[in-house]
Amino acid sequence: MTDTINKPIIEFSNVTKRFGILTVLDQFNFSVAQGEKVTLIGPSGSGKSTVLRILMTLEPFQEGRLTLADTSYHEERGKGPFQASERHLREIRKHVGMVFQSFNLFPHMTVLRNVVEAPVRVLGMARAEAEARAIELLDMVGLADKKDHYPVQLSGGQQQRVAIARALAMRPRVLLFDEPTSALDPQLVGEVLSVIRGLAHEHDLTMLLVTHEMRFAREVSDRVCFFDKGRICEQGSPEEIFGTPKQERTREFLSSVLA
Ligand SMILES: Nc1ncnc2c1ncn2[C@@H]1O[C@H](COP(=O)(O)OP(=O)(O)OP(=O)(O)O)[C@@H](O)[C@H]1O
Repeated sequence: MTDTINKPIIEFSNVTKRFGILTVLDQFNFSVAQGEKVTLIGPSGSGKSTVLRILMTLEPFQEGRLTLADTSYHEERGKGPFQASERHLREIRKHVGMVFQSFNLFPHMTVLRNVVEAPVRVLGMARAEAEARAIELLDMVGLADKKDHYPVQLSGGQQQRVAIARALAMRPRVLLFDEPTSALDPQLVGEVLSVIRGLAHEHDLTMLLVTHEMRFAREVSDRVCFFDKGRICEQGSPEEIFGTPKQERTREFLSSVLA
């Protein structure tokens, strides 16, 4: 975890996001410092995943500005919702990795190829170099011996660990996790948590996690943000949020999930 707070690498300024008549984010402001590990917790439907999807440019937004790794993206007034251009998308995908709830591994590729393909195709890395790096990463997540297996031969927890290695293979500055354990049986959560806990010690890596698993919020974050109805109601260190939450809504939420 970080001791020093650096300059922001992610910054939402007055971002508004609507799905038809539903406003999910209304003039949303939020920033994450380089190297910071931040967890978003909060009720279902409050807009947490939408924040991540906007960051990955998987969702356009209608108003405001998003700054990511020194590049600003904003809606052009009068031209409709902001849609990332191909060039923006490539730039963002270079800096930002995402780990999804559903692993999303390529079923027809071995574990090793799943990790190797993006650096070779997107970054133009030599295959031998990408393979050496992939083996190091698979070793880090405890799966080097499964490199020639196919995803279907792995447990959900193992598949998610491969997905983390795959995201890291792109050497991202920012790693986003969207409920990385919610598709897993409870006994498999621990192995994924332990890999993410290890990553939390990587000083330069910025991590933003959306999770319903409070152990993640407690164990890997510098800052926990309680999100409700499209805004951050309360934020602080894990000790503050879990030990002495100030807002009634935060207390209600925590007592419902920790019950
Ligand atoms: N593609 C979409 N079209 C229409 N509405 C959507 C779409 N995606 C999300 N929403 C709505 O936006 C709101 C916020 O959804 P979001 O998935 O961001 O919430 P969340 O806090 O991540 O919830 P959960 O914890 O259940 O994943 C919800 O009301 C959801 O129904």
